[in-house]
Amino acid sequence: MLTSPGRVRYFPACLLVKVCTFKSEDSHKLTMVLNPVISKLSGKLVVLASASPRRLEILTNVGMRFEVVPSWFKENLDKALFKKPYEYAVETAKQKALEVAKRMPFKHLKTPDIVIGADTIVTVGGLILEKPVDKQDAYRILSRLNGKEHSVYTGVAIILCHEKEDQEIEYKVVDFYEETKVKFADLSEEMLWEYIHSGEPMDKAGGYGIQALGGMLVEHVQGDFLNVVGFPLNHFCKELDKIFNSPSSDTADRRCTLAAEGMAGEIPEDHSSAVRKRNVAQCGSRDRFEFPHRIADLLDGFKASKALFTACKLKVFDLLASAEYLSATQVAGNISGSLMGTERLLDAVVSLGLLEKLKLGDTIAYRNTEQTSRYLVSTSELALNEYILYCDERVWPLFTHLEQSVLEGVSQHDHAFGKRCEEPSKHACCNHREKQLQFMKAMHSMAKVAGSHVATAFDLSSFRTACDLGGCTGAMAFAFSKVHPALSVIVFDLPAVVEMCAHFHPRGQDLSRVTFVAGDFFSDDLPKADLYILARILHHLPAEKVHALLSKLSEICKPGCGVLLSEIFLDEGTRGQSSGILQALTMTQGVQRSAAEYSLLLQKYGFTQVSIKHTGNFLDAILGVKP
Ligand SMILES: C[S@@+](CC[C@H](N)C(=O)[O-])C[C@H]1O[C@@H](n2cnc3c(N)ncnc32)[C@H](O)[C@@H]1O
Repeated sequence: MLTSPGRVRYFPACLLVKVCTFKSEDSHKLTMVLNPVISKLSGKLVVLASASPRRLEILTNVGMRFEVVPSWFKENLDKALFKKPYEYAVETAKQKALEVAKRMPFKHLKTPDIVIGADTIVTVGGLILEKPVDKQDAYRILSRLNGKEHSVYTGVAIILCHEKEDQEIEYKVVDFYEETKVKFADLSEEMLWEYIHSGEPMDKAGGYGIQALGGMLVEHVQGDFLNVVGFPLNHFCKELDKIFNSPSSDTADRRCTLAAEGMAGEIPEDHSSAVRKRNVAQCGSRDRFEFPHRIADLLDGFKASKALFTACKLKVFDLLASAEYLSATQVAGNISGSLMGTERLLDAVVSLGLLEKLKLGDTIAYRNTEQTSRYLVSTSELALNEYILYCDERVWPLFTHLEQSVLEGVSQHDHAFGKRCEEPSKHACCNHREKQLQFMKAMHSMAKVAGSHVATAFDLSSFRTACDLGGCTGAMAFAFSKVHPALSVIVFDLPAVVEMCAHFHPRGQDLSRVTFVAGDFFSDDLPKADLYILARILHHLPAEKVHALLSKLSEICKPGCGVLLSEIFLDEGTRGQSSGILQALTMTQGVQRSAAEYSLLLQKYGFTQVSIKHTGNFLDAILGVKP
């Protein structure tokens, strides 16, 4: 039975909202909230109790703001206890979310308003298929699906956390499931094995990912496609609507059941009661004020950043990547640290969700989470370590002089680094090789993480040649050339930068379609191209330089040519913090802009066909094409 077959009726625009083409008079409507239900969550502490990048992307794409706190609940419920497979998925989702909801008040020192848990399973002939444990297992699972129709169920639990008068926290659960039927094509053994060797099946229920290579295996889908990807967005929005838009004032009660007692992850009484007390600030017996979670978080924000920086600098994550798990004593020995200090750092990083803490007999051990292995181990393809070290050494000192910066309105670089140091962004122009290399490594690590999202933001099939102005190490250019096989990319940067680029060339990728040209984009002729890319360039330039560069591009671009800007877009109409605004605090020239402002800028220079993409990654993208 399909719960609601073949529909995207409720919020038809929600998947389209982030990429839109518009004329200038429409620009003010650009970020109008098209999803009134998601907007009900603004101002609430919403937590996704899942580390799945696919769920994260689905929810980020519709503009939802939330924290990710992966659940520690072990997915090992006895399937035999459930009459229907979806009951198992719903219960797993519920336990995952409840574990996080109950852990946060004493581990993260804050109580979420809403915790969302989800669990996706694949069933065929009543049998639940798990994630494959190895390639043979993947073959066994995929062979079962081959040529047949199967069901994908995602169980979702929405936990509403409510503080009662007596300071106890009440957990109410709204749960539901969605079923989608998927028919696999008849696949040859060769194709199955080719897919298995791609590595994609390994972390996915049913051994395939429909949103990527696995999409090639699928003949048709009946029901919600996103449910197969991992999250039934449409059904979720309907449930939110019932919770928040019901005419009844106590709508949650109508819909919810109280969470069962005695679930996994019990809270030690002493911790929880202390925190609960903290969670209610009282003024007289009748007036209660909500505890200022946001402010409390911000008070701890710098401690959390510094704990991350320190763990990175001491190579804690690299060390943990070299073993399955390590005790604090082993870590301390390897980093030449004190046991007490190391233990405290490890526990702090656990509380930030970047490490897992295990009890193995009498030993307490630590290991990297999946996300940490991907982003914080320096040998990983997507390692952010260089950017983190850069933040620690070059950005943190600037922020310690923020007050002076605000009062004086001038660069605090001399105060932060001493008179001889240059601004980090000018390293490329000076001979300070070491600092320049550090800056390039930082840019490189972030561009590698954002690159594929920016490169796939738009249909670029009409362009044959691109020129990445200020393309630095070529990270972005290589990402573009990887996903657009017909595109050749020229990286144009200052001579001192181009000289050091070979160090960053990717291994195992065709290098022939990316070339490097040294020059100054203000004073030199620019290489001819159909598309000019400017990633993280314009926000840092004063108005007259933005004008000079865009005028130059406008002059050399013929109809059909384009300019693609990749920047952090300021959020419009929301009150959440924006990394663009925070970055601007230490900028002494230039200005951060919203997507609508970048759009107007492109249109002013003749690139009037504008498309915008909020990528959900570090950098967003906007494409302007000359008609
Ligand atoms: C903030 S970095 C951005 C790097 C890259 N686009 C990215 O997003 O990863 C700015 C880049 O612009 C380059 N740049 C600055 N002024 C330049 C100029 N006048 N001509 C060419 N490149 C320049 C710098 O060398 C540096 O590589």
